[in-house]
Amino acid sequence: MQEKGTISIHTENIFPIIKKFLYSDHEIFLRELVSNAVDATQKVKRLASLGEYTGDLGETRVEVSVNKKKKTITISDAGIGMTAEEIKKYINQIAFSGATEFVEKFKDAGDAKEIIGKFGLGFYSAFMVAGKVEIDSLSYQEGAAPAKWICDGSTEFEITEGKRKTRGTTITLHVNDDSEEFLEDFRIQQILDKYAKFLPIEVKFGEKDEQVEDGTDKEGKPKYKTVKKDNIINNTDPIWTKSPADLTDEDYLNFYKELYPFSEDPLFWIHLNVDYPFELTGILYFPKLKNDFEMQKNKIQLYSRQVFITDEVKDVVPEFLMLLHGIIDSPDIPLNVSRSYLQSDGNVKKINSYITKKVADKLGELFKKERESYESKWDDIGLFVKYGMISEEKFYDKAKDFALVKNVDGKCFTIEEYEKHIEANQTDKDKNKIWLYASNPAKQDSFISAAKDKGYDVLVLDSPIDSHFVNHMEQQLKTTQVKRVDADNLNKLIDKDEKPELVLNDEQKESLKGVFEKAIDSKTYTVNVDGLSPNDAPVTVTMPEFMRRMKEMQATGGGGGFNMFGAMPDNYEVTVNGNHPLADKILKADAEEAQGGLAKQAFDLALLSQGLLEGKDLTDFIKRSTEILGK
Ligand SMILES: Nc1ncnc2c1ncn2[C@@H]1O[C@H](COP(=O)(O)OP(=O)(O)OP(=O)(O)O)[C@@H](O)[C@H]1O
Repeated sequence: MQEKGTISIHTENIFPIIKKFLYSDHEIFLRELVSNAVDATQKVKRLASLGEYTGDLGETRVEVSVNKKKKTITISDAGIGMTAEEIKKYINQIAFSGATEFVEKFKDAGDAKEIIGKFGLGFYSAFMVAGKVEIDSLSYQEGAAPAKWICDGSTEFEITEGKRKTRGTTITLHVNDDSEEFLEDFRIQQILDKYAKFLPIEVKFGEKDEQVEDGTDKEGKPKYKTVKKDNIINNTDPIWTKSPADLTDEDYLNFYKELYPFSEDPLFWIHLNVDYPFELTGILYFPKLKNDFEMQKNKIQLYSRQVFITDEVKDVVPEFLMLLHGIIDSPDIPLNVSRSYLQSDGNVKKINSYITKKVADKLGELFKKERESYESKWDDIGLFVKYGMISEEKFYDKAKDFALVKNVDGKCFTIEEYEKHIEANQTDKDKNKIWLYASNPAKQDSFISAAKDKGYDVLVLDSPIDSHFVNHMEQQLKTTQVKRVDADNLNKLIDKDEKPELVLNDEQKESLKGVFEKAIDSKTYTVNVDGLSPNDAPVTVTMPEFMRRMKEMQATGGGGGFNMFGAMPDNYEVTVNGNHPLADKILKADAEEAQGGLAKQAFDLALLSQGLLEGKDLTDFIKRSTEILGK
């Protein structure tokens, strides 16, 4: 049997075009050919298990090999094989017509990665690296004749009776001069490691050295020798394909190590497993995060039936869970289409909300069943939860019951618990519940202890997401306001309308104000004289909550377009406590110089407690204070 023919495609010269499109993604040819080999092997195994193939299955490995001298790469399988007719049908018609369609549709497309495969370009991608491709195949069907197909990449092909004696298919690529990088073992190993690591059929690529024990030496210590072993690329049975009931914690931890060899153990994980209305399996791990989350993105790998596709899972995984690690395997995600299409794809939307729901359920369950351990992990998971609450309404609805806030003494509360906890003492005259928080307890210590003296509770909200989070909580809770403990005087932060009367008359008040304005001498600070408790600080310097929060939100992205706040100079309010004995002392001081000195010293102390005193001002302050001690 010998037949020559013309492949029925309409576009002449399709190779240069395909090459141009696919240039950056040439390595994909190996993924495609190895996946085809794996598919063919799985098919014959299935036929055998159904009793439709009764021959001996034998060794079913897929083997990849490189012959540098001959400049060939071969991919060999013991799958179902193809008869000459099938080659004509599947390769000439399907694979090639797919290629034609590809070229016609995507003449002007940009990113080949997004489209390859969609049109059965799988086999065809061989021509990205090879000038000539051969297929040697023997079908599993009884009495089938071996078939050999050769194509030099033009539209001409040649098919003859082949010589293959064993069931399966070997694809031989005669590698182009400009693709010789693929004749290097390390390059092939690298590509296989990337795409084939978890394929369900063993893939062998050459041999590797392994150290094995070889008796003992004179001192009785074990001796080792190097032996050659088959180099098997993949773990054919990754745990995400198994049932959670058959797995132990150790299995999950070991698999995590396999994926990310140098990472700390994860906090916990979720095993995903659905088959309707879409098929999806996978394991998502919650890593230890702290605040260095930028480095951690793109750690989720997307697979389609155990073939690695990409680690860009945007759209499939909700944005707030992009920091998770692990694997998602779904044949139902359209992998090869454009981004905008992916966003509007029904399955992708469903998968996205399924993942959100699973994560919320898992967190809710941990919170209910193991509250103590959940609390101990809060510093790591808080970021996900807060991010999720801000960005996904559905997640918020569930998470509001297990989101925690932690106070400066390390005690955790749910939102509801906290509202109850502070209700009695921290409700202002307008019936708003006021949460007080510190963003840096060490720096804001004087404010925290002043709040504690009044019996107030102070939370710690110190992650970059917290200003967005508190904004969101205020909107959701409506009658709750969240204020940083140093944002104003406590009497104003929680205004209960029980402020003491100012003991100064108007003239004294103006005079005191003038003394401070002169001593401070800066437009950054606005001075007010107010009547606080004589036990309160004589002077406080604060930045209004609203302005500070806007600045913070802008610094971490977002903030509702209030760009002007970034450009605005810092602005602080200076509150002079007219009821403090110092006010009286200043007013009674005989010389203007003495008045100014006292005011300046009190103001600097206020700056110091805010961590705002630095540079020359700090040096001058220390000098002045030392002089006072010497007096
Ligand atoms: N190693 C093989 N053994 C048996 N049949 C094969 C082999 N390789 C390819 N085929 C046949 O050729 C067809 C075309 O292959 P090709 O890779 O172009 O597309 P596909 O695998 O169907 O789809 P895609 O790769 O785009 O997902 C396959 O569907 C299969 O029937």
